[in-house]
Amino acid sequence: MTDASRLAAFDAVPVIDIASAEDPAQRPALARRMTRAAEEVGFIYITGHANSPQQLDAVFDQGRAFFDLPDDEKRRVDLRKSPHFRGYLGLLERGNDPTFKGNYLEAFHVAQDLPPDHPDVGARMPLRGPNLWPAEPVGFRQVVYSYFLNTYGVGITLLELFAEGMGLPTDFFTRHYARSIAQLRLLRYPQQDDPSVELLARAHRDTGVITLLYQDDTGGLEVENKAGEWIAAPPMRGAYIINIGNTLQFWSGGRLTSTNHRVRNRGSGAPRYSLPFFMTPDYDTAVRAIGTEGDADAPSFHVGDQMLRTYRRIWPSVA
Ligand SMILES: O=C(O)CCC(=O)C(=O)O
Ligand SMILES: [Fe+2]
Repeated sequence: MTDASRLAAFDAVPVIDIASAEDPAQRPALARRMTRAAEEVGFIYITGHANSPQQLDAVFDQGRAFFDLPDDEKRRVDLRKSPHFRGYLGLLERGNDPTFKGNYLEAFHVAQDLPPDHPDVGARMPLRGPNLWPAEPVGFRQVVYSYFLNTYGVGITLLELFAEGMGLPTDFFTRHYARSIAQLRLLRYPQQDDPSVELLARAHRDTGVITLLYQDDTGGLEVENKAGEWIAAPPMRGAYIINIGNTLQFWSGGRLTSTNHRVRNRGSGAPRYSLPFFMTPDYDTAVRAIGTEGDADAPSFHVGDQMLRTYRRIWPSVA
């Protein structure tokens, strides 16, 4: 972790309407606001994007219908059948790290869906390949994949705005998204009525560049400010809540902040559904802190190697 010195003692997550990204006269001010929020809070509610609340709700409906299927149906698209970590992950299932305890949730993973004759598949590029789609529920593939593509589009806009807001070329980050390994996870946390279970997701910072989250109306997401206080980030219908991950904090030279967050168990009497989308760049991206590009001795890391290592550590995979 680099020093997250711009983090502020905020008392709420800011809300920013990005519709003015389309207006050249208003775009610079929007980019500066976005960047400032990413520095001081690291979390932002995003409104004014192209997805309607109905489209977003439809993804939850499909997710609910899928997770409600009998286990043997879900196992037809088991993560262990995909060399690219696509498909269904059951409760507490985990990878090759014996110290990792697993997470008490079910997940379904989607990434860019490449046909078998795509050159990246032929070249056996890691993490590039086809999704696993269940035959049921009807409409799942279409609804979930449109959500994947739309959210990816919003992610591109956000990365352009952050670049512009930092005085960098618009495509400073997005030039590394020609064959992105971005990933959508549909999550279901089972209903937890035991009040001694305080957290559904333990405190963590995200590994990646940016995460675009859509959460159902259960609530419980909390974000840690500079003073160590946990600030609620309640659901806002139709709005994404996005956050900066460790990779972008490093890439931005520590300027943008990867903020600690967790999900509290609110004992809502229902399972919790959420849709984190991880806006990961190309497998072969070598990330260096801004301003150190010409310095061969400056620290850098390989995005794909890091992701593959992490995935193998936490998720089961083919053999
Ligand atoms: O489920 C949520 O709302 C948060 C999930 C999260 O923080 C993550 O997947 O990184
Ligand atoms: Fe997270």
